[in-house]
Amino acid sequence: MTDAITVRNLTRSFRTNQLVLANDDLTFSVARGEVFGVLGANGAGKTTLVSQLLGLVRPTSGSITVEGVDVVADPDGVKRITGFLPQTELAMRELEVRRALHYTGRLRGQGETDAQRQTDELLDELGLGPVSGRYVNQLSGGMMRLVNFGMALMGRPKLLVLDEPTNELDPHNRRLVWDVLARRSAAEGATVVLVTHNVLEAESVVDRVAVMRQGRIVTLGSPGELKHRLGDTVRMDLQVRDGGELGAADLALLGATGTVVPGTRDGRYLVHCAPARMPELVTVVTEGMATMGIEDFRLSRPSLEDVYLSLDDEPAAPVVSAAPSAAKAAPAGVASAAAAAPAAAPSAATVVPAGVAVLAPTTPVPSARPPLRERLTRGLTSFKYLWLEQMLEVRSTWWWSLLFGFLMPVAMVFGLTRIGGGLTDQNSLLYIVSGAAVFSVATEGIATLAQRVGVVRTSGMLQYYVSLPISRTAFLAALVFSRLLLILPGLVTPIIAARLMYDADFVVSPMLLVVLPLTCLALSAVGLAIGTVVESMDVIVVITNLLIFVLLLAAPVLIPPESLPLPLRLIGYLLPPTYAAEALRHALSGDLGGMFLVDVSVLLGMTVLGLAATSRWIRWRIA
Ligand SMILES: Nc1ncnc2c1ncn2[C@@H]1O[C@H](COP(=O)(O)OP(=O)(O)OP(=O)(O)O)[C@@H](O)[C@H]1O
Repeated sequence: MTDAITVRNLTRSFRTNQLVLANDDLTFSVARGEVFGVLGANGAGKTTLVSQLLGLVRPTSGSITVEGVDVVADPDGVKRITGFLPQTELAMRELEVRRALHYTGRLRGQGETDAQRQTDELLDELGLGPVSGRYVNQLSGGMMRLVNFGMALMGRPKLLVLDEPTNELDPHNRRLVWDVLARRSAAEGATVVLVTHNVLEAESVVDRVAVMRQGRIVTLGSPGELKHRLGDTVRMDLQVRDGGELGAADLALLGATGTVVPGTRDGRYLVHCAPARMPELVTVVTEGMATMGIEDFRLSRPSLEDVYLSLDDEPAAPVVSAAPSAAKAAPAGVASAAAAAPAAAPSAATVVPAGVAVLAPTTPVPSARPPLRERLTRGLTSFKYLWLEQMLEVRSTWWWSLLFGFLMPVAMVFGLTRIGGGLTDQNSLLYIVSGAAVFSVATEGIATLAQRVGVVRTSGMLQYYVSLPISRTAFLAALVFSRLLLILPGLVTPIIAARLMYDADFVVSPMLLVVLPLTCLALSAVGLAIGTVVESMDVIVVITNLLIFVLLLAAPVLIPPESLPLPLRLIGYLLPPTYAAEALRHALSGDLGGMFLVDVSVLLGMTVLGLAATSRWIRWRIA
């Protein structure tokens, strides 16, 4: 089988306030090693199409097979063979360039030696050697895009899905990207799906192109075939002197020889005419213009852009197509004519333009799930590299977090014992110690985690993580456990501070080893839930800060619960920190009775419910 991608009757609708048909009955195939362009205006359905190819969005109906993997049945299977460059921000921005490439390779399942080797190769191939030690987010926009392109190549994926890969790149680096893609498709047989708005550029690199409109593919074929559809015409680009506008008389003169379209910039016009009328057109332009002088003009054959613009006048009729019969052997950019199969018989119910072949039936092959052992190893590797990424991302704020983690609890122990009478005894100190600890855990566990999840989700980074072959559990665990290190100072400092300042001798129960992780996890579950379900970052910040405020006021942490009015006590008892504080108090004083068990059970229940619900809420794929 030479088809890398087979799409049949693919439909995806979204129901918001009205039903939007983002992809409408798409059927086409892409050959292995082919560079396949997807063009179309904003909202045409390109992103929805590639999201479905990547298993990120579930089709409403239809089937997709990528390299034998049935994407609808096994969306994770396709992630193991795909490299994705989204339009949105990528993760790993706060790592060094070398690390960003290396970690991506490891997350894609490469072994250590292979990941190191390919990182070195790519640094060399993309000319990134001089910046290999710099943070990705400190590079220029174009260099960052080049690094992101390199990340998509890590793991030598069989399928590359690239959304506007040359955005922000200078001409030299654009050429570099196209050359690298040509090598990958020709030498390694990688299939490339390229989404772009740059029609002229696409013309020089793609083997075939699909033009989308209103969710449908309105035309599909090699650039040569599509241009042939415009007929045997000549194109003239005109530049009017001083960017002026042509008068009605001049437009009529030009219009008599062909069709005139205003260009995208002031003073530019485009004329299409039959070759026989070309001399007449040249005479009009050089001698006959009535009002304005012509600064410059250029004659050429029609481009893919002309095809694209001409489609605006046509109804959005669907196209059914198969891949060219054989994968191409030459690099992209020189192979477009060779790669295109001649037209075959159109399918019965649809309009099929010239140069488009009909779908050859293929059967989706359901892919096998990797064995448990391999999945476990992958899970642990993913966890390790995601955790490292998270830890390294807090490098810039690391010292502030540590300082805050130490100072806040010390201030509470030192200051609060002096507020009001009767708080200096050992019992009150115990409340304060646990309160300070719970406060630290709540700050990192709820506020920072919720905000971190919110940033990952709203910036589009989540889409990138989801496109990697990593498990949801490894991703969530890395997020949660990366906060633990930052929580530790806040847990340990109050106990040390109380001992040093007041010579308080705590009986630290071994059950603390159960209570502390549970407290952290229960609060993390709250943080994850807030970050996942609340849409706006501003609202996340307000909610988390309010929650911490309420915790301090309402939870019977700093004040014995019996001294609080009943409503506040009730609110307090709805919050995990309340149970955490009670359990901590019991554990610190060695009083491990029935109440301790109740507190620990509630914490456990909250943890399990919170993490399970959150892992469902985090949209790994849009259902
Ligand atoms: N999650 C969603 N919910 C509702 N509507 C959506 C969703 N995703 C896409 N759409 C709608 O589907 C249509 C196609 O959107 P899509 O993002 O696929 O277009 P596009 O061709 O990629 O556009 P652009 O070039 O602007 O990125 C649009 O009308 C869009 O509003």
